[in-house]
Amino acid sequence: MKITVIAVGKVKETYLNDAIREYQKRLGAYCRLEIVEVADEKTLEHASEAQERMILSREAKRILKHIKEDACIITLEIGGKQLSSEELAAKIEGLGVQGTGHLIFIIGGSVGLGKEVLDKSDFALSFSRMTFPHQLMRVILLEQIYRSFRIIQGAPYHK
Ligand SMILES: C[S@@+](CC[C@H](N)C(=O)[O-])C[C@H]1O[C@@H](n2cnc3c(N)ncnc32)[C@H](O)[C@@H]1O
Repeated sequence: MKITVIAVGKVKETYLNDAIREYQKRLGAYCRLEIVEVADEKTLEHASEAQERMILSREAKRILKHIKEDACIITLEIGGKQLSSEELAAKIEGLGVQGTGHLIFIIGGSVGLGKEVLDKSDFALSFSRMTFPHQLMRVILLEQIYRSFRIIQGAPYHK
């Protein structure tokens, strides 16, 4: 299975990049992982709704260039559906069984994801009702994808 993580903005902190590299390495045993970073727009401290829409729309254009029609698109949204790790594993396994060979996870930037991207989503995944920084979200997502593959294999990691 191919897994693409599309993320808005750079990860600047070394400790987060170290964690990302570690999970990239571990996931290499289970899938073809690709991380696509798209540039974020500069956010103004007191942006109006119109300015935020403009930011989201510009970032959305960059994200949409990397979306493939035959892939299953999973957007990360605070208001999306919360799954247990076992449920996420079952979802990934089920999609594979149905013949979906490519999953694309999308993480928004500091103002979230634009409507143009949300409209393409096949599934909105929430990691809780709390807001996580997008850089940290990348690590959490990779860890949960790794955990999913370990669960699918019946390996002891998830205990
Ligand atoms: C700083 S958050 C954006 C906050 C923005 N106000 C919003 O409501 O989307 C950056 C990105 O991280 C992801 N994210 C943050 N917390 C999340 C959570 N609890 N569940 C799922 N995704 C989350 C989302 O993709 C979000 O677009």
